[in-house]
Amino acid sequence: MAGEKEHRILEFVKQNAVSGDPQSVVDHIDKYCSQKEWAMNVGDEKGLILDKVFKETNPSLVLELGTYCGYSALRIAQLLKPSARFFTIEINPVNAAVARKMIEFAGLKDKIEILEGSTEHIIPRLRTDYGVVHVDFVFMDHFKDRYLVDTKLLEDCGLLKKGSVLLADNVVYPGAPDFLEYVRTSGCYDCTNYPAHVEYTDQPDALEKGCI
Ligand SMILES: C[S@@+](CC[C@H](N)C(=O)[O-])C[C@H]1O[C@@H](n2cnc3c(N)ncnc32)[C@H](O)[C@@H]1O
Ligand SMILES: [Mg+2]
Repeated sequence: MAGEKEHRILEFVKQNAVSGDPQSVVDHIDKYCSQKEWAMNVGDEKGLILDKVFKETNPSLVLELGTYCGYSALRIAQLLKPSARFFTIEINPVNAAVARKMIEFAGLKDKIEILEGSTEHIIPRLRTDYGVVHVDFVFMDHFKDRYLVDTKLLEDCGLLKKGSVLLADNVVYPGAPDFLEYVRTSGCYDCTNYPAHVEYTDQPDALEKGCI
């Protein structure tokens, strides 16, 4: 059944983590996924890179593409400044429902707005339907063949401005070569690569930061 593993992760968190303590929820997701069943959270090692780049950017408007169970959203929400807004887009309704419960259990429901649907449909509505003028920080972690199209969509919708940061996961594995080539050669982005490993494994991977 779709979502079985995701429900098992949620159940493990509810049984073992401290309700209202987001760090405890994050730690227990890592514990379950490193010891019991692998899952596609950004994970503890790359999560520290996400935290570092996020803190350096200190964004006011944050967008995540690909919520899954809410793991990276919980990392991000803990670092948000009080006035910041944070939207995360998830296409799979089962994953979105698990993320909602995970975030509610962690006590961060008021800091994270989950938008259910595809990035293709939601990004063009961010300004009209959600009052977003510019996005300061985008964590890109959805389907890898969408990284480049959604980067261009964000540009075409006028949502990026000078200083906006794109941070893309999995640029080595599974890889997003068209996205990497674009951000590194278009002349619009200053790029930094952060080598690491695929979550909960020894397989090489990396995050790429592109600052416009
Ligand atoms: C790798 S997981 C996200 C992991 C999450 N960022 C974390 O670290 O906890 C990718 C998620 O993106 C979602 N997704 C894939 N393509 C999408 C799209 N075009 N629009 C919205 N969500 C998408 C998938 O359903 C999946 O839940
Ligand atoms: Mg990823």
